[in-house]
Amino acid sequence: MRSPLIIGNWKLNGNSLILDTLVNELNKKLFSIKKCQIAIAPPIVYLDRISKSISNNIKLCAQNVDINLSGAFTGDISAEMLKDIGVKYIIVGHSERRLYHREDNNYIAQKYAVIKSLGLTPVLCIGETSIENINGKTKEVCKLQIDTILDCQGITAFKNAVIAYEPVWAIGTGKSATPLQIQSVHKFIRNYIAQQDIDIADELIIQYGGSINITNAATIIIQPDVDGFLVGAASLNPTVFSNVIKIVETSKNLIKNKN
Ligand SMILES: O=C(CO)COP(=O)(O)O
Repeated sequence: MRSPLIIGNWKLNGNSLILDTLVNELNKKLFSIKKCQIAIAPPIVYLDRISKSISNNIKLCAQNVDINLSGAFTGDISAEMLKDIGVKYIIVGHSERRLYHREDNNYIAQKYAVIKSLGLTPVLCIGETSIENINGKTKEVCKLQIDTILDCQGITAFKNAVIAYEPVWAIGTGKSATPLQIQSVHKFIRNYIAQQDIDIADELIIQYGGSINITNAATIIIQPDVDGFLVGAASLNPTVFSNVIKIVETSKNLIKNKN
């Protein structure tokens, strides 16, 4: 049985004072959550500081990593360093890195391989742009983004991994995809992985990301192939983020009790 995973991606926001306050609030508001996995992805410079103050039930996620483990790579940070300070998850392939840093599928696959080689959990972001969506290419784009990993690393690369479906047009726009659109893409992803390994597909956590908030979380999380959220802006508000998590916990529990 997959337990839901909610990650707050804080992107390039905050400072020590703001983020310390946010962490204190989350520690208080989330201490009773038992049935969801929770993680936060602060800017990398604050990860170590936050690792010392965050509650045990909230895990650490990095927003980025380099393909190299050590050496003359000025400005880069390795997966080994992230592991050393207690990071569990690493986001890879986010559309903002694809766009602003020209990261392509091959480069993303190299990052993914490094993360896996250290036993950390990659959170592979996939999803179509608005034009691709209009042209009905959503599933084709998602398949290609998955295929680059499958081709280099095989199906076992998706064991203990997370895929986050984040339509680019839904990020930061206030326009999330509809619950049915999301379920259709998530089911496609799971079926595609299942063609190669049913057990891996069954265990695979597939998150949705893109303008998640307290008004749309419930109708999306009840979809059978939605296993949690990658939350951006709403995760910077401790009340909103903890309420999204509570909605996930309550809704998934209701479904389990009904079945
Ligand atoms: O990019 C996202 C998470 O990685 C989603 O961002 P928003 O929730 O702000 O749309």
